[in-house]
Amino acid sequence: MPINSTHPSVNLFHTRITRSQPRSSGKAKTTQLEECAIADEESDVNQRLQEELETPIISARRTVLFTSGNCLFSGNENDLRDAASMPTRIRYSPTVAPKLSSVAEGMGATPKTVACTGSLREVKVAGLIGRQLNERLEALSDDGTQSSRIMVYVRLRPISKKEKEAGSRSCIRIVNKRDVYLTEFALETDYLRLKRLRGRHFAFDAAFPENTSQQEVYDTSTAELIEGVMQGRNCSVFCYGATGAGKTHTMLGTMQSPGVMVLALKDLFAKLNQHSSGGDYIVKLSYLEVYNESVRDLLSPGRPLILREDSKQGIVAAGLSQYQAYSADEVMLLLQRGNQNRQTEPTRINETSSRSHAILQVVAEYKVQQEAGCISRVGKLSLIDLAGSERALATDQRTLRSLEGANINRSLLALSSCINALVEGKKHIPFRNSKLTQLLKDSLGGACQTAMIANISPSNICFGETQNTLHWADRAKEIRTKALSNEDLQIPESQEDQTKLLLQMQQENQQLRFQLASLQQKYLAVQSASVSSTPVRIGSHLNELPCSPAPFLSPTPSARLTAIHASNSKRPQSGTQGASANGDKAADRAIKELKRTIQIMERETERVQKESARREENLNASIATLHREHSVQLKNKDEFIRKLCERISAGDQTMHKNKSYKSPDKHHNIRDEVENIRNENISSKVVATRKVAKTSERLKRLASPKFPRNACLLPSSNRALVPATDQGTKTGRLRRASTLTTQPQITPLPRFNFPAKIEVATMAKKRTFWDISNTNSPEVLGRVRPTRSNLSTPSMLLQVILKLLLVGLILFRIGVILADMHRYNSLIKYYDAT
Ligand SMILES: Nc1ncnc2c1ncn2[C@@H]1O[C@H](COP(=O)(O)OP(=O)(O)OP(=O)(O)O)[C@@H](O)[C@H]1O
Repeated sequence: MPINSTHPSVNLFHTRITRSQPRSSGKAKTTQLEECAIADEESDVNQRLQEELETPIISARRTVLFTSGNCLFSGNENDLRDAASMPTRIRYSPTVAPKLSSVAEGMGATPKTVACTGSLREVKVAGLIGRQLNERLEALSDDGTQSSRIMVYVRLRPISKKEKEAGSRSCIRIVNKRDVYLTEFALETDYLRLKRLRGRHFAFDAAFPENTSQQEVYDTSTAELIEGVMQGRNCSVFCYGATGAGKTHTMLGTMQSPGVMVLALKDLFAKLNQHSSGGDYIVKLSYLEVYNESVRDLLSPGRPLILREDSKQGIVAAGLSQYQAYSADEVMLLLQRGNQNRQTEPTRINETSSRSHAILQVVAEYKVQQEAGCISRVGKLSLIDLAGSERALATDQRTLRSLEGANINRSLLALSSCINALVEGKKHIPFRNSKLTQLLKDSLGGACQTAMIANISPSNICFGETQNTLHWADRAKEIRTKALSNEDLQIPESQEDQTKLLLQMQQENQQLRFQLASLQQKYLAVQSASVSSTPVRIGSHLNELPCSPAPFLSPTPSARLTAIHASNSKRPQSGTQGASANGDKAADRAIKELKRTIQIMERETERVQKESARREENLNASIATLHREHSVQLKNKDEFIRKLCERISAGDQTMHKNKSYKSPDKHHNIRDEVENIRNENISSKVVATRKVAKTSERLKRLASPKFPRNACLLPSSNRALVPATDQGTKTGRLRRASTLTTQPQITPLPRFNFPAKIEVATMAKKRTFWDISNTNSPEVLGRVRPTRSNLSTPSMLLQVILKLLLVGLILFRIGVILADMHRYNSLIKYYDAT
């Protein structure tokens, strides 16, 4: 069928092309599409197509254009019917080429051109292929394994009596059992609101209008999953939505119209009876709830349960009771019993609101007779009725209710975060954020086939909640899971199949070896990084490790398998089966061994990383301590220098012993050192003062016969000769004159001018070498008025001796200061060095 330009999907595509093409092109848009498809070989057309695809395109009505995925175009069932006659162009990666071709051919759409380009992300299909093809294309993940996305359904409940009475209107319209239109209403007088009314369209796998029966809901959403359980898969169905939206009604229903849980178990029992060999099956049931972040057993209530992660079963609630059931009626009774224990409370929106998330787990173990023999399978079905999300204002303000509401919202928020992370393909999915997400880990991110039923209310009062539910349901559509079968590995009978299996296992081994090699590389890199810090320990670990180079270089499992295979082929035909079986077992063992080795290596790598992190922390701490100590030392040093400068500038008379400076011990406290030096300075000051006193005494004794006892000379520049009183000390007293005179003159000291005691103390303090030397200066002496006391002038020789002594003293003082300076310099150097 040629592309119909009136078809909504084509119109949508037209719109897109019209925007990107110049208006003057004038061609019909359908023709352009066909041209693109037909002229696919030409690189420029490919380029154009690609450009068209890179931009996000809206989805509307029954047509979805994928841009982030693998498909150029996706149509509805009508398009699918017409797909066989459509020209098809497919570009895909070499790894998926055969699968893709068979999918397309199986649908009757023969790809005309096939071009291999890069990875699966670049797979693009031009032309009307149909939704199913696209879905199957999407189901092929990058590594070529089968993955399935979560199937998302929406169920609308009828408007309640209460809502009708409140005058609420329906804001939901469901079209074609797929499309959901959400419209916001506003009062005619609310002009501002009227201007920005929100309305949105969503498309789901199926949408159930208010009059849909329970059976129809079950058939569309869950029946397929029961088939999955019969194939030995893990499957789950969960209901999501705001409070009072109809989740419990959908999951549990009433006696008259039972819900999904009951219908699914009826169906499961029917299928088990039909397919299991000789009715050999066991169905175990457990029913739990998550209330206020604690897990409780609903079938035998007691203490809260603890969640544990099991390598085989995933997350399990330790101590959860399991009941064996043999018929659907028994299940009904168990469910009733469990629901009586479930937490329900009336809220403003719902009279019988469930205040907890309830999870019914059904494990079916059975045997099926197949051509190859009897196969045992284990399928698991989880049926989850979530508590409703609600706004804080919508709940009662009582404490317990608000706490429940907060916990429900918190766990649902954690669920939303997980959905977001899964959709965005993040490596870390925050399943551990709540008990609910821990329990749903398998259903959302594991090897599980999952269906989600989003329940919504039609009432415009609940517009916000409905919009939220639809938004999250829309997001959940993008989550992909990998449904794997739990069945045991069966050994095929024909030799051809055995060889195939052997080859497949060899391939797996090869992959494992690559993984192992890369892990070992990583480990060695970590080792070499930390070897500098702890060479001894790491070296010893290297020898301890099971993944050390020696075992790694030993014959690989794959080689062993090849050897097994070779020996098998050499044996007579009759023994091939047994030998092949042995080979498979050996291969199994080898794989297990390798996996174990990888686990040990991973653990070791983790340990080394942790250790290096710890060391780094310690190093940082010691650096910080050193830094602190260093700053204290600097502070002390600065203080010391400051004091030193003060002392030098003050020009104190200090005499020091000329002893050599002893470098302080390295571990000596710096403060003590400074204190010592200060004390030493003080003591040397005292000693120097005494020495000065003695010297001056000696000088005076030398000069005493000719030197007047009651007069003294002040320096010519600023001192006047003042006579000292006889009272007081035996030595002559010197006093600074308060007034300066140009001509030095001898002024008789006014007797009893000051009290003698004060005079003595003051004079002792103010007496200096300078005073003494000037007293004896010939220049001064020459100019003084001759008195009785100074009539006898000292001889020239004495004067020279005195001068020399004076000069010697000055030099000695300079030398002491220089020695001090030298000593302080060496001290500073020492501080710098430490
Ligand atoms: N499809 C339906 N047909 C008829 N009645 C329905 C339907 N869905 C829900 N109801 C009714 O709406 C009311 C609320 O439904 P239900 O208790 O299932 O909501 P809920 O989503 O489980 O709420 P909560 O989260 O508070 O437990 C019930 O009285 C129920 O009978």
